[in-house]
Amino acid sequence: MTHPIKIDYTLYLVTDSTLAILGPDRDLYTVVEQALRGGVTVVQLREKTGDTAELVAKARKLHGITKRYGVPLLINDRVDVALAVGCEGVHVGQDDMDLATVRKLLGPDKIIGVTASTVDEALRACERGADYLGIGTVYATPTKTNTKEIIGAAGVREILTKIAEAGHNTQTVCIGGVNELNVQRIFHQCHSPKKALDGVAIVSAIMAAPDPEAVSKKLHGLITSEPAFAADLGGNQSVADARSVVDLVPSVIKHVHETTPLSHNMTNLVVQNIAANVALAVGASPIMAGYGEEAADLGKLGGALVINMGSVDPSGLENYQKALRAYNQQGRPVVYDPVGAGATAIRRAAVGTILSSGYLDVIKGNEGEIKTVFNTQEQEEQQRGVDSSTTLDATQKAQLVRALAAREKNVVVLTGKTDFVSDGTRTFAIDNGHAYLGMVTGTGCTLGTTISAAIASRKAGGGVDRLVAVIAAILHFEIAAEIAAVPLLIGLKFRYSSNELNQLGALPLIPTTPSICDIQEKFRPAIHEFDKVVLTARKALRAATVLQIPIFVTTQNRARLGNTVSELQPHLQTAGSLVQANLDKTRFSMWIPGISSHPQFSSTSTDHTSDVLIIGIESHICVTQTALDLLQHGHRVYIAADGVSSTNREEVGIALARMRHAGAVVTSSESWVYECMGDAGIPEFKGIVGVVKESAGDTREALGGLVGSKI
Ligand SMILES: Nc1ncnc2c1ncn2[C@@H]1O[C@H](COP(=O)(O)OP(=O)(O)OP(=O)(O)O)[C@@H](O)[C@H]1O
Ligand SMILES: Cc1ncsc1CCO
Repeated sequence: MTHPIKIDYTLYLVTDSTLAILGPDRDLYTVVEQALRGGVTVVQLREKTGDTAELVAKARKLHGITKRYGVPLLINDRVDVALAVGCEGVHVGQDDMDLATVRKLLGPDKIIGVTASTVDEALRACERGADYLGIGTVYATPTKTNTKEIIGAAGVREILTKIAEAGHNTQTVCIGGVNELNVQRIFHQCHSPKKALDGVAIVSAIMAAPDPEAVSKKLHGLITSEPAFAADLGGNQSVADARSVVDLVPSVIKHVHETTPLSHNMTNLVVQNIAANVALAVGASPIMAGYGEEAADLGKLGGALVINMGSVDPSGLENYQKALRAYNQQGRPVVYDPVGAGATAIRRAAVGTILSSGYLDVIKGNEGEIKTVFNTQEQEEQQRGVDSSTTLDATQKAQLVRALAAREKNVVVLTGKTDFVSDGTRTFAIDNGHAYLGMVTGTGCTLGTTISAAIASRKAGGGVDRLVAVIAAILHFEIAAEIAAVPLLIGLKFRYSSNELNQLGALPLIPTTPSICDIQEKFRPAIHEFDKVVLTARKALRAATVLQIPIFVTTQNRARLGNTVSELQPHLQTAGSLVQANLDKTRFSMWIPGISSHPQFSSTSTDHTSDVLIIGIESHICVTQTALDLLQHGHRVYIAADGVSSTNREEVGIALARMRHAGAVVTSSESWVYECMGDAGIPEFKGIVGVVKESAGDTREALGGLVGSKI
């Protein structure tokens, strides 16, 4: 049965005249009247003590007040009192009188509300004709500490969904721990697509308030306005397929650099410094500020907050809560990193505290952390399948992030070799990153900082949605790690050239440039296995031509020692403009003007290091000095062991050992050719295989002649 008059349940006051709540100096009537002036829309008289006559008198007096405001008065539990007073209805608990009897006693026009903390209780109450449900307890309160009944926002949402699915249009309020700090979030997170809450029931936040009128006014305003944090959640580019998401990534990364958003980090002792540097590297402006009171000002600067509880302590937790509220009030995004969430009882409790203190736009953690967050505040039903295994498979991880994101109405990231990210609807797996990331502490934390930069810089209104921003941050971070992983992880490369940005997501292999060092006529008779060096150089030139890799050539004192040998000349001609320099020199090293200033190597014109393969002579003089110069200027050097030699063969092994010690990679020409290709699927593959096949005899000869003894 539905009550004929639609009641406004927006702000439902439940009285409490105990000393602890009402206080010694105030009386119930004054406080209720102040609350009514502030905008309370329903009043329930809840008195647990006192005899019937006393209660009737109280109710009658209160009814006189509520009538003046045109607001219904309901009596908790006591049908007899409601009948005696003639007020608008009752609210009954599950243990109280049976609903059919209550209806019979009150008649069809009175309001009957029922408490429900499970789906079954709610369905039963709806079927039996309740006018509204009081769903809860949402959060623990000093008066309600029975944790069995604490169902969280997720429990409320489930009840709303199930009663809507069963076809009931019974009105609903939620109750338990609602106050001005959490009311908007509770509304937002309790909202089921099938049915919204009609209001919230509030006890101590009004009854114990120094100014009940002001608090009621504020609460009413908060309930009836759009929460700041919910603005622009979706963006207008909600894309669902991976390719389209990846296409948006470069613009997100660029936009961070263009807008330098504030990344406010409340983070652990371990990563303060590197997280600040990572924020700078991705283009954000970091501030490492743990004092919660500062967040009111910092939250106004258009940035995002990272709450990383890696070094949690009691004062830290209070500071996180303050900052979280400040950012929520400003509608600025918050990234939560529940570091070590499951490690201690303190941390598990801290997760609960943070989840119930505010709205978190992104929750990012490793598997254990995300599992713990999911299990916090959740009911037995949802725990099944997560607790049963220690390590989840990919499907379970995807389900976990999706379920948590759906529950919290936010974006959830679960990191690991493969990362899983979801907004509750769209779920993606990201396979980028490098195993080194798992071996260095704080990489998860600095990923959190990177995410904060990306979501902070989202353009209001027309920008990409949060999920895309988060994915962009993950790809930025992880591809940076992939690129940096070869030399040293700490050199994370965050600044991409625009060409690289456009290719993010499908990064090409950067091919190794061959340099041909001084393979000249006059050396022919003197150098150990000279003709083998020539064979390898020829193969390298042909391969570079097919792969369109730039080539650098030098001669040493050409007038005296002759030009580059005639066997190589036709190949240099075929290579044409790929030969970027063919210079004569007196310096032993090839690092001479014209090469050192070439865009391939000059740090002012390109921000990436070059990979260079050296072939030529003499291994212990010009080749060594070239290698050392290139290494010193930050380039990666490869030496073809089947392509370098000296007058005395014993020099070669010594030179290779020295260059390797200095950081060069000693390899073979064939290995280099295949590394340049990377993938047999490239269009050039066929041409290269032709070169390799035709040079098979040369390769064997060069390896036999030059390498046999020296590696
Ligand atoms: N084996 C791996 N291969 C590729 N990427 C990895 C690997 N292990 C971790 N990562 C990446 O490292 C980053 C951090 O993830 P991880 O799961 O190690 O975080 P975490 O345990 O929270 O780190 P921390 O607590 O040290 O900050 C993510 O970007 C993740 O994708
Ligand atoms: C090692 C460590 N201890 C607390 S936080 C942290 C950084 C990685 O999460």
